[in-house]
Amino acid sequence: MPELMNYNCYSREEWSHFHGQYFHNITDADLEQIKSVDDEVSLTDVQQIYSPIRHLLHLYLLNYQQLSQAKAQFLGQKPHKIPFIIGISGSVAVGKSTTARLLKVMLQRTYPQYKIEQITTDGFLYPNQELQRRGILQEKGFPWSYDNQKLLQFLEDVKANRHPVAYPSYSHENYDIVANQTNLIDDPDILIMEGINVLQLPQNQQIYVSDYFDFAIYVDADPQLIEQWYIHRFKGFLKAQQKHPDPQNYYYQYLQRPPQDVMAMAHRVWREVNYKNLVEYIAPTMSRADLILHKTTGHVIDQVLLKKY
Ligand SMILES: Nc1ncnc2c1ncn2[C@@H]1O[C@H](COP(=O)(O)OP(=O)(O)O)[C@@H](O)[C@H]1O
Ligand SMILES: CC(C)(COP(=O)(O)O)[C@@H](O)C(=O)NCCC(=O)O
Repeated sequence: MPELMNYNCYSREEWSHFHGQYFHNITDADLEQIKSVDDEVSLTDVQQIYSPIRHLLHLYLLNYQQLSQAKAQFLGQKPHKIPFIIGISGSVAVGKSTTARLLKVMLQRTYPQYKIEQITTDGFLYPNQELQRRGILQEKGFPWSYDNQKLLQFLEDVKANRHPVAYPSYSHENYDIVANQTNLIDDPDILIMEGINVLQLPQNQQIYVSDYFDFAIYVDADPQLIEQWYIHRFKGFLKAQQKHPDPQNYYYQYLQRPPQDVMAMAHRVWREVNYKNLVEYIAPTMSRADLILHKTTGHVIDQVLLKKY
C-alpha cells in the first residue's frame, strides 16, 4: 500500500469505532439479507467496516441533499431530486461488484423509501465484434475499449433526471455485450456505479466519469492476491459449465482442452491483460477516491483510508 499523504489511514480496529449513533446495530434480518448477496461475504466485515461506511455515506448524502436544495433556491428553481452517485473502482476481480451489491443492500435497509440502483460499466465496453474490427480484442478493459461517450451521456441523463434511462449489459458467461437487451434506470435516489475505469481521465474529453460522482471508493489489494481471486472466479465459471454445459457459453470451449493448458492460459490472460491494465491504467487512479478499502488474504479488509480534505 503506497504512502498517500492526503489520506488518514485507519486499522480495522480503529475504523470499526466510527459507526456513529444514527443507526441501530446491524440486525440479524440485515445479516440474513446481506448473506443473500454473497455467501462468502464476512459478516465481521459488515459490522466493522461497512457499518461505518454507511454512517459516512449518510453524512455525505445529507450534505448533498441540503446543498442541492440551496443551489435550486439560489437559482430560483423548484427543488428537485438529483440522484446521488457512488463510484467504485479497482482491479478486475478485486471484488468491486460484491462491494457494490453489499453497499446496495445496506443502504436499501437504511433508506427503505429510496430507490437504489446498481450498475457496472462493463456494459459500456464495445461488443467483441467491434473490438475485433478495431484490432483491440486482446485489450478488453483498457480505456479505449469502452464507448466513453455513451457512458458519459448515460450519467448526464441520470443526473438530469431524464428517465427512464437505457443502458447495455455485459455477460461474463458469454464474454460479450448482451445483444438486443435494454435495461432501464428509472428515477433512482442513489446509483452505485462500479467499474475498472470509473476514476480514469480519458484523453480528448472535457468531462470525466468521476465528475458525476458524489462519493468514490477504490478497492485495493496486492496483485498476487487479486490474481488468485481472478483464477478462483475463472474456475467457478468452468465448474458451472461442467455441471450444466451450454455450447453458447464462452467457457464451454475450455471443457474440451487439457485442464493444465486452460489454467496456464488463464494465468497468461491475467498477466498480459488484466495485470498490465491494473498497473498502467487502474492503480494510478486510486488517489481520486474519497475512500480506499485495502484487502488482504481471504478478502478481509485490514485498512481503510479516508481522504483528509
Ligand atoms: N468480500 C468477499 N468475500 C469473499 N469472496 C469475495 C468477496 N468479494 C469478492 N469475492 C469473490 O472474488 C471474486 C471477484 O469478485 P467480483 O466482485 O466479481 O470482482 P470485480 O467486480 O471487481 O471483478 C468473485 O469470485 C467473488 O465471489
Ligand atoms: C470485462 C472486464 C474488462 C471487467 O472486469 P470486472 O471488473 O467486471 O471483473 C474483465 O472481466 C475482462 O474480461 N478482461 C479481459 C481479459 C479477461 O479477463 O479475459
